Parts: sequence; C-alpha cells; structure tokens
Amino acid sequence: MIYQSPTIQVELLEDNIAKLCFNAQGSVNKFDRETLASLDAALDSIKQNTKVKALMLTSAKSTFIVGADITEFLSLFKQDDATLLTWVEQANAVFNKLEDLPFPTISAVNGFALGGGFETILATDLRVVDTNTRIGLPETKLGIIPGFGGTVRLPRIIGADNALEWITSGKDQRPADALKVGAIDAVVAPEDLEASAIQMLKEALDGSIDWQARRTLKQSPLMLPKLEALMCFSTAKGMVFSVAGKHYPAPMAAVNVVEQAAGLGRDDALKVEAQAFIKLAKTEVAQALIGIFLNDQYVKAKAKKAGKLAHDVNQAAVLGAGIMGGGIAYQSASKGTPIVMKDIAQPALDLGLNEAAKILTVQVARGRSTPEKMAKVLNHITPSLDYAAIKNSDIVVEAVVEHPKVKATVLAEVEQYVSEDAIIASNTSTISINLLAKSLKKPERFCGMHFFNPVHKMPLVEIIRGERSSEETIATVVAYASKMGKTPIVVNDCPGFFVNRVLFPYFAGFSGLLAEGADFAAVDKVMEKQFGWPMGPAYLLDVVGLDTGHHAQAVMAEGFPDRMGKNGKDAIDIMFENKRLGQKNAKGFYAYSVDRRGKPKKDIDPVSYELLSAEFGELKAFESDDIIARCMIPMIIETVRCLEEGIIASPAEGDMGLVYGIGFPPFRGGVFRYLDTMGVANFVALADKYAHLGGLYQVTDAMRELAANNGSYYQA
Ligand SMILES: NC(=O)c1ccc[n+]([C@@H]2O[C@H](COP(=O)([O-])OP(=O)(O)OC[C@H]3O[C@@H](n4cnc5c(N)ncnc54)[C@H](O)[C@@H]3O)[C@@H](O)[C@H]2O)c1
Repeated sequence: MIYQSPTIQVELLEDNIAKLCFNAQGSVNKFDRETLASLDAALDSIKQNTKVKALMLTSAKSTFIVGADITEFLSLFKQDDATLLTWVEQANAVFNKLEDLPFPTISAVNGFALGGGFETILATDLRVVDTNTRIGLPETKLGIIPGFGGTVRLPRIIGADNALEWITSGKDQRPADALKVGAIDAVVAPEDLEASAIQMLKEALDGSIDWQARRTLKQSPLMLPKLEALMCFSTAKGMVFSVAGKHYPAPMAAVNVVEQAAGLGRDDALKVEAQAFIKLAKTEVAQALIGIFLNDQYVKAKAKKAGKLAHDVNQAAVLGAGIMGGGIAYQSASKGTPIVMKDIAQPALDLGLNEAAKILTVQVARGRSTPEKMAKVLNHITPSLDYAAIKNSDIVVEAVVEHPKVKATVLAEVEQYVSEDAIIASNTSTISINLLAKSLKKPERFCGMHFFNPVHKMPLVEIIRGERSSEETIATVVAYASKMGKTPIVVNDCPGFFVNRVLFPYFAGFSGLLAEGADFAAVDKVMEKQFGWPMGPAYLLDVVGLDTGHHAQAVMAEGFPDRMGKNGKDAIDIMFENKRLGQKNAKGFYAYSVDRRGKPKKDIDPVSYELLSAEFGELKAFESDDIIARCMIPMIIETVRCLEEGIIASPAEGDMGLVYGIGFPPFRGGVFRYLDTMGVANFVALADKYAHLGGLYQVTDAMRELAANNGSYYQA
C-alpha cells in the first residue's frame, strides 16, 4: 500500500501502475475538505514513490465522485473573500499536482462523476468510463460556476462551444455524447473498466497514445481564431440570456470567464475562474439555490425515513376519473404501481384514459418513451364503474367532485369495499380532512393527499395529517407519493392546508391593488419580470380557474374571517359573476385563443377592463415596489403563521412547498430564505408601512421578536 486514509487508498499494481481508489466511509464519494486533503497527501506519496510509472484513479463505490460536499457550501461561502480564495487556490493546487505528475494518468470512471468529481477526471490525461456513467458540471444550477478548473480544462478539451453548452446548462451527459465531443477517450462495459484503463495506460507508456500532447493542450491558451471566438461567445451569451434570464447570473458569468481566460495559460486562467467563483459564491442567488438543493435533500431524507413505517403499496385505486383522477392514475401507473380508476360515468373513464394516452403519446413522439412502455403503463390502469374492482387496493385516493356531501358518501362507501388495513386518502383542495374523517369508521387510516394540476408535471404532493390520522397512514402515503416520483411534504390540517392557505392572501393582496385601480396586466408584468414568478396573479387565477378560485377564497374567508374575510366585491367575484372562468372557457382576466400555428395565445381583453373599471373606477399607476409589497407581504406573513402554528414542520418544508407547489422563484429560495436574505427586521419595518391595509399585513409577535433579536429562520 502506497497510501491509506479513511477516504482514499493507493496501491501499486503490476507494471508499476499505481491505483488510487476513492472509497469514502459513507454510501458515496464526495469532495469534502477531508477528501481533498487526503487526495493531496496521496499524490505526495505517489510522487515520492520512485517505482510508480503511471496512475489510475478509480472508485470502490457504485459512483465515482458525486461532486463537492454541498452541505459545506453555505458556511464556507460566508467566510471572507481572502479565506475563500485560499480554499479555492489550495483545491486547485491539488488538481494541478494531479495534472502535473511526471507520468501518464487515467481516470476509470463508474457511475456519477459530477462537479468536483468531473473536474478531478479532467485533470488526468485520459478518461475511460463505463456505460452507466454520467458526467457533467451542474454548478450553474446552484448559482455558482465550476471552481476546480472546470471552466479552464473542459473548453480546452472539447472546444469552447461544447464546453459552454455543458457548463451553462449544468446537464448530466451520457457516455456516447461525451465520447462524440472528446470529453472521454473510451466507453466500456462495467466489468472491463479497470482492464481497459490499464491497457490505455500501457499504450501511453509505450508511446502509442501521446499523453503529453493532451496534457499540453489543457495547459495552453484556448486555440480560437478571433472571428470564431467572437461568434462562439456572442452566440453563447444570446442563448444564455434567453434561457437563464437576468435573475440567474451564473451561466452568463461562466461564458465571461471562459472568454476572458481564452488567451491565457492554465495558471492564469484558473485565477480568472477563482475570482468569478468567489463573487458568485457570495450572491443571494447562490445561497437561495444551494438552500433549495439542501432543502430538497432534507425533505427526501425525511420521506425515506417515513418509508420504514409504511405499508407496501402494490395496488392502488383512484376514485374519480376527472382532471386530477386521470392524472393520478397515469402517474401511479407510469411509476410502476398498478391502479384501478373508478368513476360513475363511462365517458369520464374514457376521458381519463385518453388523458393518460395523450401524455404518453407526446413522450413517445419526443423519444422519452417507447410504444411498449406506453402499452405497459396503459395496461396498469384498470378503468371501472364498479366498486368491486377496488377491493384489493392497498391505497385508495379519492378525487371526485369537490363537494363535502358527495365526498362523505364516497368515503363511507369505499370503506365497505376495501380490506381492514387499506389506506384511504382524499385529494380535496379545500375540505377539512378532520371533517371528512368523520365519514369513516376508521379515521386513523385516512389523511389528505393533495396533488397539483397538472399531476404529471407538478413535483409537490401535500400530505395532510388529520387529528386522527395514524403515523402509518401518513408514512404509507408519503412513501406512495415518493414512489410516484413526487416530493411529499406533510402538513397539519387547516383551511387551505399549507399551499392554498398562503396563496390566497397573495391573491387578496392582488385584488386589493385592483380595487384601487391597478392594471392587472401591469401587476402581472411586475410580479413576473421583477419578482420572478412564472405567472403573475391574474394569469395564475386564469389557469387555476376563477370558479375554483372563487370557491376556495370563500372557504379561506370562512376559515380565517379576521384576516381573509371580505367586504364587498373583489376582482375574483367580478370575473366569476361574469362567467369569465379563465383558460377553461377561454376568457378570464385575459382572452385565450390559438394562433395560426395552433399555439395557445393570451391577449389583453378590453372587456375585463370595462368590468373592473365599472366597479373600481379609472386605472391608476402603482410603483413596482408597491405592487410587490402589497402582493407578497400577505403571503409571507401567512407562511410564517403556518410555521408558528405547526401547520408546516420546518422552514425547509415550507420553502419547498412554495417552490415545488406554486413556482415561487427558485433564485429567491422560498419565503423563509427570502426573509433571511432581506433581514427579518427590514421585512417587519416594510410590513408595518402597510399595516393599515388590514390583518393580512400585520406581522406576528414572534416575527417582531425575531426581528428585535436579529434572528433568522435558517441556521446555516
Ligand atoms: N383541478 C385542480 O386543479 C385540482 C387541484 C388539486 C385538487 N383538486 C381536487 O381534486 C378533486 C377532483 O377535481 P377534478 O378537477 O379532477 O374534478 P373533475 O370534475 O374533473 O372530476 C371529478 C370526477 O369525479 C367523478 N365522480 C363524481 N362522483 C363520483 C363518485 N361518486 N364516484 C366516482 N367518481 C365520481 C366525476 O364523474 C368526474 O369524472 C376535487 O376534490 C378537487 O378539489 C383539483
């Protein structure tokens, strides 16, 4: 053994080839500070060993290196610039040491080699991967750029335009695509990996592979003629701006770094990368995106833990084959749990199956599925008009019309057909889970399972714990949601549960602005372009449906009369009363049609302005900051109330609910991250300026206290 630590072992193989094996104690290899220090020490031992003639990097895990240890990032990035620069420089010195070894080097890669893992293999002269490998640089998705030489070595290996595409998209790459552009030298079967790598090293040693030339290329300026460089970088900037937009600066920074460093040798190019890395690491966007990544891990780990208590779900059923029931059936079947879809009307069943077939047809057309898989998924959905079909179901999801009496009857009926330990969940969006539980003989087997529309696209499922729901019930529904590929968050029962409870105060803020003469299209523009929502409030109401919005708003007003009760008509009432239901009947705040190419189109409709001005008078202009404050303050305070009341268990789950459930701008990280970023005291001062607008604008005592103590919602 040449070297050994808890994360890395180095041994000498035949022919004096050293094998450096990443073998961390956890389930995967990560580039944490310990591994980096260990790699440094291992390379020193290799250099000192006079026998070594070549080096092969390998992994003893099912993946090579998943990347840097992101759990270290937030605290690391809070350090001052000089400390951060020292960290980056030290890391780069290790990668340079690897690259500068006086003999040929190769990486034999299995599984994932992402971020720092990919940057490691870029530092070796050769790369061979197995057929299951995925490589790539996902850093820009976290609001930063590669910081261990990724922006320097990759463009010099695969060309600037390919490298910019890889870096700015942050996507994982498949072996065949990586081979095509020259990012790797060979793809082999997993069982041949090490033997192939050793064979390539031998070819390097006997001179049939010119490893020195490859190394020199990586260390030299990028060979790009002036005109070509101009084309490449200006095209990349245009693309990046249209895809990432102004709220996500990292992809553009990556293009700039590659451009600025194009004429430089490795060491100077690394300095350019390091400066840009440090600048981005300090941005609020990076903190928010890293926060989302960590929250996502936290929520998934919690779901996994819950899985231990869960009952097996081998057969499911959904009641109601409407928009939601059809979507739930498709999602369950496509992720491998067969499902019975029960309705009272044959046409509804036909429609539900058609919906599933439509989604699958699009996937086949886009090459994401095959006709065989499509047939298999459809075969996993059993339509039925008869309750007898649900009798072997381990879980039944009720998704019939939103009517308390109908749901109560249906739930009581279900209980007569299923086994004693089957779990029953309701997809209701507004009816109290505690109320619905009263229709069941065994309320402990019941909870809410609130999907979002369209089911196959929306990542969140809100799982609502009623007073009587058992832990096994919650765990089983959590595990089923995870198996369906969704992110579950568990919340306690209250009107609107979590997501709708905080969404309707935002709509109330919007309606308040309209009642004072604001132009809904102007509000949408500010909330989309400046705040960063995927849709402004008027557009979102049109998508949700004004009938649904009108009904849910009444439920919220009844549940929280002090804050959400209304005097007089608001914009939602006006749209609803005038049968402007939104996209579903092609007119809401906006008018909807299809253009000549058959693409859906959204237009300003003078009729909605006439209806609104008849009630609220002439249009009036509002400042952007005012629009944002009036819409967002109610949502933010209500979200905090949900935490204080224990409706959500943690800021992490609240923020994930908002990002995954309603598209809260990821670069802001969610309400709690947003509050921490702006400072709770600053928020309280802002909200106080609007307190005269009513209960939705009044901060809680706990918020005031947190502000006074200069506290935050997240600890890191
Ligand atoms: N549409 C959404 O955006 C959305 C989002 C989340 C939750 N939800 C909730 O999901 C549920 C269903 O909503 P939807 O939009 O799919 O409604 P929908 O009107 O499209 O479908 C309801 C289906 O239930 C069927 N049905 C009625 N009575 C039944 C019975 N006794 N047994 C079996 N089937 C019966 C109807 O025939 C219809 O096919 C509602 O509780 C709704 O609040 C809807």
